[in-house]
Parts: sequence; C-alpha cells; structure tokens
Amino acid sequence: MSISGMLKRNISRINQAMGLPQRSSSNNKPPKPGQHGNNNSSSDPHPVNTKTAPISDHVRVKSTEDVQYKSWVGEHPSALHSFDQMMKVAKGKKIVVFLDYDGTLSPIVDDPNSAFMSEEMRAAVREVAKCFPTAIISGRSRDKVKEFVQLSNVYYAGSHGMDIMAPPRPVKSCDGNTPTVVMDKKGTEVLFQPAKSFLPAIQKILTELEEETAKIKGAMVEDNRFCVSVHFRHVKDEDYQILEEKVRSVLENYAGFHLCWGKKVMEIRPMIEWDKGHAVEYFLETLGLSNSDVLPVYIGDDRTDEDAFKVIQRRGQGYPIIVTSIPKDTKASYSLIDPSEVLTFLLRLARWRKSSSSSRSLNQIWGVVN
Ligand SMILES: O=P(O)(O)OC[C@H]1O[C@H](O[C@H]2O[C@H](CO)[C@@H](O)[C@H](O)[C@H]2O)[C@H](O)[C@@H](O)[C@@H]1O
Repeated sequence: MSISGMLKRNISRINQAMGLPQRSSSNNKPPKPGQHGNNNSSSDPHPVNTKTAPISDHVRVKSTEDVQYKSWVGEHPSALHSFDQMMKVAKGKKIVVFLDYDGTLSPIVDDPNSAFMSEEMRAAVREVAKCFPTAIISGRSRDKVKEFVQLSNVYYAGSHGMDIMAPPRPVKSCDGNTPTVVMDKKGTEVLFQPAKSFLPAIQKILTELEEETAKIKGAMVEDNRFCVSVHFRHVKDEDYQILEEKVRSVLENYAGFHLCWGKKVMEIRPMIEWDKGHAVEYFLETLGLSNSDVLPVYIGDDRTDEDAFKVIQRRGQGYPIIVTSIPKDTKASYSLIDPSEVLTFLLRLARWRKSSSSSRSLNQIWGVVN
C-alpha cells in the first residue's frame, strides 16, 4: 500500500475512534456502533473526569500515530512554523479573519455550557479585530457565542452561519484603514437569517427532542436557534442506539430537516443550501471584501468548518487552518494543534500587522520603496 493510502486508512481509523464520520465534508453519516459512546469507553480518546477540564481532543496520540502526524503535518504545515512565509504572500493584501468557537477559541470541555474562552484568548481576538475585519462563525446560537466571546469589535454568525449579523452594505475597508468597530444595532447592522421560515418547526422539534430524550441518562439537548444539538458525550455506549432512534423518530415527521454529526453531538439542521462556507462568502460580500486582493484566514476544528475551508480553496487565495492534534482528512492547507496555538497565531498576526503598519509609515516618512 502507498504511503498516502496508509495515511488515509489511519486517518479513517482515528476518525472512527473519535466517533466522527469518515469523510471530511460528509458529516451526515452516523458513527458506527461502538464509536459514539461515553467518555470512559476504551475506544474513546476523550476521557473526561471534571466538569470544565479541557477534553483531550487535542491530546496527541502516541507512538505510531506520532509518526503519522508528522507525515500529515508535512501536507498541512503548522501555521506557526509557516507564519513568515504566509505573511510574505499576505503583504499588500487585505486580510479578513474568520474564527470558529468551540475547539478553536475555547477548548473542548465536557459541559457545553462551560466552554469559556480564556481572558488571554479574548485579548488576542480583540487585538486581531483591531487590525483586520474579524468574524466568529459558530454552530452555537448567535446570542450564546456572543455571550461567551464578549467582544464588540467582531461580527457574529450563529447556527453554523444561518444567523448572521453583518453590515447592511459594503463598508469601506482597505489596508490600514479597516473599520474595526462593529456599528451598533440602530440600523447600522442587519440580520441575515436564511432559515427563518424553519423557526416554528425548529421550536417544535426542540420540545419533542427534550421530551423524547429526557429518560436517556447523559443526553442533553441544546437550542442553537436555527439548529438543535443533541449531545451524547455522557451517554453510555449501550444507550446511544436508542438515543439515535429517538432523534430519528422525531425527525421522521419533519421532512425539511437533516441530521449531521459533530464531536459527540448530533445536530438537526434545516435542509437549506447554506453553511459556514456561505457565511464566509456573505461576510466578504457585505464587508466589500470579495475582490481578488483579499486574503481570508479561517481557523476551525470541526466538520462544519470544512465547508468554509472549501470556499477558501475555491477562491484560490487565503489560509484555511485546521485545529487538530491528530491527522484528519481535511481541505485545510495549514494546521494548529490546539487553542493555545490558535492564541499564539492570533497574537503573531496582530503583531505582524502593527509592525508592518509602522514600517510602512516609516517607509513613507523616509521615502523608502518596498
Ligand atoms: O461551530 P462551533 O462553534 O465549533 O460549535 C460546534 C458545537 O460546539 C459545541 O459542542 C462541542 O463543544 C462542547 C464544549 O466544548 C462539547 O462539550 C461538545 O461535545 C462538542 O460537540 C456546542 O455545544 C454545539 O451546540 C455546537 O454545535
């Protein structure tokens, strides 16, 4: 078997062990039996003991997997190691930053309500947003992710991009003169909600799911406004099948919805052609940044971020960066191991902008041509 064949097989094996679907962009396939269970299962690389301790999604798998990781990283180089080279290409271009929340800005923890962001991370995102237009695109409800992030100079999209608060029209944005403060709600920002007509049905699904899953120990239903998450991180292996059947039986009565899988979570989403990739395009458009000298940077860790990676790949310009400590089948070009590396990357990005702006003004003062 070829090296790339071996690599693919091992990625598939690791994804299986994580309870993740097998191909990068098709997160609509259920995990195979035994791959979805609780955190103490032997096949589960994410053991959890405490309520808020980060889950070891980002703990490196040892020995042979280390070798595979090194080989994988050759194809998806570290965005920290490649930083200088990446910024050489970025020179003179308008950078726009897109960030996922869970697993990217905050570590994966066992209680979704405790996925807090550190103060350091908040400060880093704030700095980045002072330098570049910045949007956070999360699977959470927009309100929830805003509550976690608590920054007023970033744009927010919730429900995997189905709930966007963006400028009403293209705003002036050019290198060094980027408006970084998000305008207030008095007519200066608009909501874009392509799945709005699904809301009444989503409310019903939410109620039914809560009722149906109430007796399954460990199951938790989360209202993400335009989608619903059913967490099974704490559901016993033997109860998972019943839970999935219950979720499917609720969905049988709602033709316009489909089921996808994330990290120990089933997600019920409206069947519309809209995902995080569309949200990236929407932001670029409304920010007046859809032209060719724009360089989007997107950092995310999960299946739904692949849609955004694909959009950036298709544009032929920009940096899709995956956050992972294990090899994954991905459309991302670069990688970061965990949120702490995301923090370092963001700080370097802000510092790079500040130093390149100051050298630009010095060059202007001294008449030096780059
Ligand atoms: O797009 P994201 O911002 O990454 O949101 C995706 C899902 O994230 C949350 O669940 C995940 O993180 C939890 C906290 O670390 C973890 O407990 C859970 O197992 C993960 O699946 C969120 O709770 C979901 O609703 C989002 O869809």
